[in-house]
Amino acid sequence: MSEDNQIDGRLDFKYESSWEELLENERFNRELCNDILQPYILKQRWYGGKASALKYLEIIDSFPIEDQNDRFYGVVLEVNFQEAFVQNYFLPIAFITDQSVVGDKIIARLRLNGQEGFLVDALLLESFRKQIFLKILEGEKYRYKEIAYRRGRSNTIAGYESSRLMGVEQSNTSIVYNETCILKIFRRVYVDENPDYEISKYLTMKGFFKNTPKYLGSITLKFSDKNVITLGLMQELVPNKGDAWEYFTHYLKGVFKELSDQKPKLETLRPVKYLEQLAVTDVSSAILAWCPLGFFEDVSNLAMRTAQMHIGLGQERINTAFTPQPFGNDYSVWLKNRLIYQFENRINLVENNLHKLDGLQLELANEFLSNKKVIRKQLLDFDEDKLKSERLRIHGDYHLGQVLVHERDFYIIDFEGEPESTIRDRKVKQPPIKDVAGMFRSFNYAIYATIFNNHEEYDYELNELFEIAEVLYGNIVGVFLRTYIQEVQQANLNIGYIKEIEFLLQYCLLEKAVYELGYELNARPRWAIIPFKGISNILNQQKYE
Ligand SMILES: Nc1ncnc2c1ncn2[C@@H]1O[C@H](COP(=O)(O)OP(=O)(O)O)[C@@H](O)[C@H]1O
Ligand SMILES: O=P(O)(O)O[C@H]1O[C@H](CO)[C@@H](O[C@H]2O[C@H](CO)[C@@H](O)[C@H](O)[C@H]2O)[C@H](O)[C@H]1O
Repeated sequence: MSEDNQIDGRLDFKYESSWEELLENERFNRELCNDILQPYILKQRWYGGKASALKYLEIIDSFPIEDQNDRFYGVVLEVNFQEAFVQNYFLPIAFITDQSVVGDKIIARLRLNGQEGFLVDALLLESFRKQIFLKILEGEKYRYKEIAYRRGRSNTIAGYESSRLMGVEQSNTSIVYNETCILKIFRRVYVDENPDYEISKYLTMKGFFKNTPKYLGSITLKFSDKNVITLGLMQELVPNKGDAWEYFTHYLKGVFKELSDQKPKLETLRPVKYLEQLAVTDVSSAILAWCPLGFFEDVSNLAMRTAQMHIGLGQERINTAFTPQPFGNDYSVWLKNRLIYQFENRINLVENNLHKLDGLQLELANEFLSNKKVIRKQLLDFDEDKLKSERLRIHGDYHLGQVLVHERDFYIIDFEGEPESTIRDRKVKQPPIKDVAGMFRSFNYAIYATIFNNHEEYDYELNELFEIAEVLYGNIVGVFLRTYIQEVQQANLNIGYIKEIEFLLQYCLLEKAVYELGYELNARPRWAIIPFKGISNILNQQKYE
């Protein structure tokens, strides 16, 4: 980048082109990648490559998004990393002359044929948001275009009233329209249909699952003859009081406070047999004394919604993207390769971070390393010959943060799958029990996060709190399992007999906790103690089964 491009410390670029012909200007394309967008994307919340070293950036597609008033461009970027992998991102861009609309959120200053202005993210502009919204409403007209706007059959919206960026903590960027619906613009994009779009549309149109926001429309880019990229997903807005993580952790804080005030003797809290199924009414009065029945009713209700989601996903007989499938050798090979690779990566991460750990975290990390043979063996012991149930499309990254709470009911969102997996891996049919294990791990997280964050306030030693945690967790698991199993079996969804369910659960719990270890050590190391403790408990429980 030359010194000439720097004005007032800001990026300033001059081109002898108008905005309408700017994308044909070779120098602009080159500088857009090398000088303008490289520093810009590194600072964006949606940029997922922060832990890796960016090598170079390319534009792999760009196209006008226009109506009679305005022309914007959609740009698909390919980020190439030193570590030899790539990621794609979508960025709609606009040229404006009045900076007051966006404040300091500019990408660069541009001078086009002498006209001064600013390059900005088009999502900041109401004119852009309105244009794409109206195009979705007019869906049919754009069905076969390079950018296809589709209107879902359940979409009854009459017209545009308002729009705003949702402004929540998220990996993509969502727009709220008319305060009644949401358009999620995917930032990290994949050359394939996004599973969030596929599953949301399927559950609304064919799965008849009511506890997820209705699919209302989408935006898709035709990338090549055979490939598309999902750019946007429109869904109804679910009024909510926050997600189930906030709901249950808030609840648990009160539960532990009550427990500590009552200070019952630990001997009165009978542990539940590992994976024993419980009716809400089976929860002992010794526990209900400090954890209200309503808590377990909510757990049971969430189990029912989870079962209904799986019933909706598992009833397909024609569309092969959704038809359930038996387990087979190909699946086992795929699974073991993926999990062993992931596990070796976790060992490496833990070994490299050992010097940063202390106290209980270090103790548990060493225990994890000393258990590596046991864990490896368990991951490799997956034997498809023993499995008679079916695998199906599942949520894939199911945890309390993916569930919205509204009027004591639960609405499941975000079917994009595990962020670490490739887009094709995320579409592989898996045992629905994997989602159940994801939710169990999440309850385990909620309990241990409550303990680690507040233990000084509770009148118990840490070890005693861990004992209580396991009793509470055992009851949650028991109540969830019973409702879930009853519900799916009534609908004839084949999840196998009890031994098979237990085998898959143990397998998936370990798989998920190992996955979480990597997520935490990379994203928020302080939290790694929770999966470390989780893995330790999973292995210990199995010993005493
Ligand atoms: N349909 C919806 N109705 C209401 N709020 C929603 C809806 N979808 C998402 N949200 C809110 O947006 C947040 C992020 O949504 P999510 O789908 O997880 O986005 P991302 O994939 O970008 O992380 C959610 O935690 C929730 O607060
Ligand atoms: O960003 P996503 O929602 O797709 O999921 C990732 O981030 C999650 C954390 O926000 C992470 O979830 C882990 O922490 C949760 C508590 O914050 C807990 O409820 C989950 O059980 C635990 O897995 C998730 O694993 C990761 O994919």
